[in-house]
Amino acid sequence: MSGSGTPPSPSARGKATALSKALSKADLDGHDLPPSPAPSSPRSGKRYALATELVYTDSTDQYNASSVPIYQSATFKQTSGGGGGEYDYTRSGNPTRTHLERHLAKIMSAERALVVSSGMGALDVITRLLRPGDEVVTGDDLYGGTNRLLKYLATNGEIIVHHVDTTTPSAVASVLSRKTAMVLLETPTNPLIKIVDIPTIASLAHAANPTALVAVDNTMLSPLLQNPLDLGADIVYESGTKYLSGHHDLMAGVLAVNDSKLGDKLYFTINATGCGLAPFDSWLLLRGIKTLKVRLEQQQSNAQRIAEFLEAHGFRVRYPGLKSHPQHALHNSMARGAGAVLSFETGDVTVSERVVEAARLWAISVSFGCVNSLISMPCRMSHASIDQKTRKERKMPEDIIRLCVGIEDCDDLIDDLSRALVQAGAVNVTLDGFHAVGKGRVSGEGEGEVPSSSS
Ligand SMILES: Cc1ncc(COP(=O)(O)O)c(C=O)c1O
Ligand SMILES: N[C@@H](CCSC[C@H](N)C(=O)O)C(=O)O
Repeated sequence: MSGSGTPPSPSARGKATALSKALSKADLDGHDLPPSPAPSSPRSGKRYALATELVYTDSTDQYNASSVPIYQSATFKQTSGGGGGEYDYTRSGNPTRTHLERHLAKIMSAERALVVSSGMGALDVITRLLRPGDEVVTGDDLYGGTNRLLKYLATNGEIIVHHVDTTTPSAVASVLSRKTAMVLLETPTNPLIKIVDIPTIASLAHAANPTALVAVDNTMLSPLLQNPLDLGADIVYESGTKYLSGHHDLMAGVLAVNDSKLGDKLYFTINATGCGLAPFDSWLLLRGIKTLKVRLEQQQSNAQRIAEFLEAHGFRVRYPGLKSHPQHALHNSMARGAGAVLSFETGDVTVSERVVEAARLWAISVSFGCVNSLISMPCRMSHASIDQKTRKERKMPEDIIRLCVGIEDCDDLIDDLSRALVQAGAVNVTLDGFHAVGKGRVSGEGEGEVPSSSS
């Protein structure tokens, strides 16, 4: 992969883009702005190692509460009839949300972070920067909901969306032009775990159109493992529903930028549409972030062992922590870890279904990043909104199984998975152990073999 590790172009940050100018000054002045939502803290707010910063928060309340208080209030009294006061209305700003946004800006090394009611809400806020006729360049392996929103915009919003293999810079270059307003990337991709060279694509995008915005969905890694703003992205967003919260007890979306004008545009949409994160969810997310490092490190070490276990038993496994992953080196040049989501194939949809249904410890569930382990069939679940024809065109195997690894005892996870693989007939059991059968296996030997159920 050419250009991996290329430093981000200086123009990648701190620039006022044409898109960020798209809202007129009048949109942002006067009574359209809330009184004064406390701005998020700048990048310089980071003083300690990330592990420390995740936990450390300054107390801002008058009683020095150790846990940031939940300001469960829709409105705030003003000091005079003409207004006055830091907050007026929770849609426009709330102290608990502000605290979370400052905390996130610090750990994401961003000028400004903003939090909304879901990951899709974050993407919606970003896509509202687009105007009819704008072109978006994005991947051919994307989270199903992202694909759905882009399809909606292409159908109803007069936005032209190019889906290309973003792991190949020349494929991206072939559709970039002055009309490219946004490049939207996921890396690792969900669910094929493909790696996209953020610095190279960002440089290409900015060369094609200096005002194009590069937005990166960092959900699969979280700020602990990857910081797209340092790799040339203009906007990073992620589903806080996943690793950041870690317990599947809330929905949230996070946006972060290093361009304060762009931050103002995003904030404008959040206030105008009312999608800011509620105070209680902001508090829950703050609590979750404190344990991000311990959770994700345990999840990741379990995921590495499970990926190696499956590979050793002959399965074709997609996980960037494996040396066999074709973009292992590229991933390591951008990220500080491989995350805890992996996928593999059995070669047969019915067998994959049987594996998923035979697992007991692994919950059959969409989502990932939670402390407990999940198993799913993306084509039937998280990515079912992408029609079968499109899935086929994009080479998405219908039998693919996604594992989202939690913090449980890894031996228990492997035992349960082994039992499910045997019970489903996904492996041949011999005196020496067991080995994958069917098209899911790495070696060509036995291709086309239909595995039989041993249950
Ligand atoms: C990669 C990715 N991005 C964005 C989202 C959207 O997040 P949310 O479910 O919080 O809306 C999801 C999952 O839903 C996802 O997997
Ligand atoms: N029914 C939902 C599916 C959510 S999938 C959640 C997550 N991103 C994942 O990849 O598992 C929908 O249609 O959005």
